[in-house]
Amino acid sequence: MKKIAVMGTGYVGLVSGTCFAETGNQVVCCDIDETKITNLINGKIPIYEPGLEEVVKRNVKEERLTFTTDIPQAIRDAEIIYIGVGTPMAESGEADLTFVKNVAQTIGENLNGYKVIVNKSTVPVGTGRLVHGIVSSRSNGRAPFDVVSNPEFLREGSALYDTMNMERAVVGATSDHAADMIIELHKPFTETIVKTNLETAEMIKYASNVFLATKISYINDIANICERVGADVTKVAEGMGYDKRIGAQFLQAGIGYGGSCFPKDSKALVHIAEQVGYDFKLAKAVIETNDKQKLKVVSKLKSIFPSLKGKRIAVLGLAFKPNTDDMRDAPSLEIIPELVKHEADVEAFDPIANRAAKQFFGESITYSTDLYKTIENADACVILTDWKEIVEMDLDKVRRQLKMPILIDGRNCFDLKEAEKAGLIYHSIGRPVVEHSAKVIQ
Ligand SMILES: NC(=O)c1ccc[n+]([C@@H]2O[C@H](COP(=O)([O-])OP(=O)(O)OC[C@H]3O[C@@H](n4cnc5c(N)ncnc54)[C@H](O)[C@@H]3O)[C@@H](O)[C@H]2O)c1
Ligand SMILES: O=c1ccn([C@@H]2O[C@H](COP(=O)(O)OP(=O)(O)O[C@H]3O[C@H](CO)[C@@H](O)[C@H](O)[C@H]3O)[C@@H](O)[C@H]2O)c(=O)[nH]1
Repeated sequence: MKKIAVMGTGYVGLVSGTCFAETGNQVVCCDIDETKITNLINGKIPIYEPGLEEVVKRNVKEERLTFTTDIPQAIRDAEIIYIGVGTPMAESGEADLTFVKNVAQTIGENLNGYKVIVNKSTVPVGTGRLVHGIVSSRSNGRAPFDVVSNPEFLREGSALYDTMNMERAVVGATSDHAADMIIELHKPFTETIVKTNLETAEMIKYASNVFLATKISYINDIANICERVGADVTKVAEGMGYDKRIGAQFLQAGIGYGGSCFPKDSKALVHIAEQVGYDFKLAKAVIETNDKQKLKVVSKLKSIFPSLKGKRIAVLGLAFKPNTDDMRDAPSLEIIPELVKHEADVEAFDPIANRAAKQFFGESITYSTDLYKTIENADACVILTDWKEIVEMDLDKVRRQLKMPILIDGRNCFDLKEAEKAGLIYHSIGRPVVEHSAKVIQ
């Protein structure tokens, strides 16, 4: 059992802290956001993450998990301090390290004995050394400490499962002793440990995320070519995916990647490369493809309707992916303002993210959690997120609800034959258009 303090109660800090408690450690999760901590103390989970609430409550009840804004005290009491604060994108594209530096200062000021300081936030190569320097200067040699880089690979929407069943843990440390402590901590989660130095561990995180983003932009480029040559990208991806060297995952063509990580991390890696005089052209192309891909559903709509003015468009899904209410860099943030700019009348459906989305779209659109009501009487329906409810919707019913039988699917949720059978005009990404014989467009 270790005494652990976790800085930051976002997706990473809260989930990691909870999982460390679940595996028998004594954990205090800390945040500077008083509302978040008050809510957590009162049993309210600030993020939507399947299964998390139950595990948090159990660990609180069994007195392994607590929450506080008293960060100095939490630091003084801990043997291991995890940093899981945000590293948002600055104007220049680089990662903003303000929150990480602030935490490092507070740790230095409160260092009262040997501690292992572990960074879990996604940070540019060299940040571990920077944290070491800040803690050193603020603690004035009061006590020894080590710094470890232990990047996080969880996905939102399955964060708890991903942590409890991680495919690997990466541990880069300034001493073998510290590395061994963190490796021991991860034994309940995985047997696969990559032990390395700080810089390599930091690089593994960016290299992994940008590789996955590259797979997505690659298949989206292939999809765009498929549309021009009459091929079906879903079959192309299937045919590619059986090759173990390629792998079937992350070859789902659509409106591109969003979320709090891929967009910012791909830009950060381009910036890291620039700093050392390397022009990372491949990553730049990945970003460019993704930026263009988001608006494909709008151009498909515009190819059908001479004008979108006054057209009632049902938008299905606002979050950047299913099972989350996270709106950070969601494709909907680009697509909906474009529809509104063209004076379309947008009614949106999302089972979870409406409240979070309202902060961005305000009253410019209407919101619903009733799928078929959203579609009722719409001139067209556009899918932006592959929520289970959407993937499983009854296309015959969709056809009956719509004013015009037009479905633009940005996530390739349906079989072409199924859409044809339902009598829909069905546009998806990188696949032939399913036409409808009757003339319905006015
Ligand atoms: N969200 C993900 O799926 C994911 C996955 C892997 C890695 N990451 C990386 O992990 C980091 C955290 O991401 P997130 O999504 O959890 O962020 P988040 O924005 O959801 O949460 C960060 C939390 O840190 C708190 N905070 C800021 N300064 C603080 C301080 N000085 N002391 C204590 N708390 C402080 C904020 O109030 C906030 O609650 C980022 O670097 C991100 O790139 C995120
Ligand atoms: O074949 C695919 C797979 C994903 N996506 C999109 O890519 C984005 C990201 O999806 P996903 O990776 O599932 O979600 P995140 O929660 O952002 O997780 C990524 O980013 C995290 C933060 O760094 C990492 O920890 C995870 O390993 C990494 O998968 C979403 O918009 C998806 O719709 C596609 O378009 N096609």
